[in-house]
Amino acid sequence: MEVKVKNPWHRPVVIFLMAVVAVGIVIMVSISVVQHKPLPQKYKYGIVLDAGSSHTSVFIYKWPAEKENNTGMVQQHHTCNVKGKGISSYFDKPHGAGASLEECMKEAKEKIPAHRHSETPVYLGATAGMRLLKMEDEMASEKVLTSVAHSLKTYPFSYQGARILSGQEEGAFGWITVNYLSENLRKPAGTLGALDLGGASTQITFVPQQIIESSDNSIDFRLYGNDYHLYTHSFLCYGKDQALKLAMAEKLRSTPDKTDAILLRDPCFHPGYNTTKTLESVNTPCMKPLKMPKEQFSHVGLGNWSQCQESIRKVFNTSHCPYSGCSFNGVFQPTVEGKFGAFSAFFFVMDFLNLKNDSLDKTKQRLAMYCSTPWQKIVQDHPKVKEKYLSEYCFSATYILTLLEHGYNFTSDNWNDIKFIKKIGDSDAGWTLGYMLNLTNMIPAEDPDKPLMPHGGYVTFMILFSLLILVLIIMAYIYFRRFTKTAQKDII
Ligand SMILES: O=P(O)(O)OP(=O)(O)OP(=O)(O)OC[C@H]1O[C@@H](n2cnc3c(O)ncnc32)[C@H](O)[C@@H]1O
Ligand SMILES: [Ca+2]
Repeated sequence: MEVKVKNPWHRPVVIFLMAVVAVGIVIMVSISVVQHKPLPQKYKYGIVLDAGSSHTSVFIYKWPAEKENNTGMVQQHHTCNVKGKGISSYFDKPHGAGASLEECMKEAKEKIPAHRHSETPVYLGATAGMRLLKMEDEMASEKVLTSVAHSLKTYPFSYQGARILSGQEEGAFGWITVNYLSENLRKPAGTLGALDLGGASTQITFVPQQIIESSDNSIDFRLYGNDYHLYTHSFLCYGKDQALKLAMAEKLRSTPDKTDAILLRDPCFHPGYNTTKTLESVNTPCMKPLKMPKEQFSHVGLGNWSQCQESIRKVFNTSHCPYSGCSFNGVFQPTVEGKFGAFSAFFFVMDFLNLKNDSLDKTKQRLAMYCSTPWQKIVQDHPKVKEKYLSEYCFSATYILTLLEHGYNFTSDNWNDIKFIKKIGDSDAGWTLGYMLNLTNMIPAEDPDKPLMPHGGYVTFMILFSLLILVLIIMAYIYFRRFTKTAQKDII
């Protein structure tokens, strides 16, 4: 007798099994779609106060709670400019320094979700204004720091300290910020040098191609598995406000001694500019005290760019250099190398004068024209700009050109390697972000290995896949048992 064994694959149960597989796939796909749909992000926050010589700014940063070790993840969430001058200006009334922060810190409370307050670190870093105050009157600088520390502790955040940064730290953290934001740190491509011009100091930081001959100017980092050997220098007293004082004092010292009226004829100010100023406004711990028979003098503009540059060159001492190469004042500097981001006052000034994109020669020509423009016309053309800023743009831009060309030794060939920048993406260029990244250990020394898929997706995938296989095995087992029984019956 011929035994006819039925083909199991033609039975309805096969259709059922296929349906189960199809449903399994649909579930897997739907879950993975849901998994990857952008969920409302959970952010963590950090606050850094930049207590500069001219003013204080509060920066609030945020980053996705689970991705803090990736470059480019930390963004600026909010900034607030503290009203009034920098904290060092409160040397004679230290309580005022802490009180001045109140408005911006209240704003920070509103901008950060309440449930994150207690874990949000707050750091205050003071720069050149406080360095100068410390040189002049250490007690006063301590009182100011105590006052701001006391004030910051009254907020619901996690207070992490208020201190004066060294010039090296200021330069290095500025470099970390610009390279973190440009996502240069996890790529083999080159890095961006950092040029920062403040009110009281200026910093230059870059990766040189020469050996660094003085240990004071060398900083080493290991970030994301790469070693960086940086050159950095901070020139105290060479920020644009202090440099203006140095340059004015230099001219005042060489004005003929007259007992009746002191007249400072200044090529760095516009023709027609004529204001009475006090000696006190020029004196600074950056130089020997100026002594004059009178406390007041007339500051009169001449509007002559080349004379202005000549006068500014006098504040850079290039007569001695104990190394193979120097910038000025006997400070070692390797040849500038690669592209640079120039921020803070480098940007404010060059942006206002629309001088960010010209060649060096063209920049000089246009600036010479600007400096010779009568003061009255300048005021007429810019009725809304603060008169103090307005009167100083000619000096400031001439100072910037002189510092870059005759101080740091940029030439017309590499002038366009300098990019005048304010922000990278949504975040300001400056030392604050680098400072926070460093103190929160958010830039690991070694490159974290990237997993193939995100953890959540991986777990979902594994569970579903295992379930599907289990269901299939069970179905197959049941089906084959039934089939064997039916086949046996048919034989009987
Ligand atoms: O780094 P330090 O030296 O401590 O100083 P700072 O942090 O206070 O210095 P900023 O970069 O904030 O500002 C640098 C200078 O630029 C000035 N400044 C700010 N905004 C400006 C603008 O729009 N136009 C011209 N100058 C400006 C400011 O008064 C300072 O003299
Ligand atoms: Ca600054």
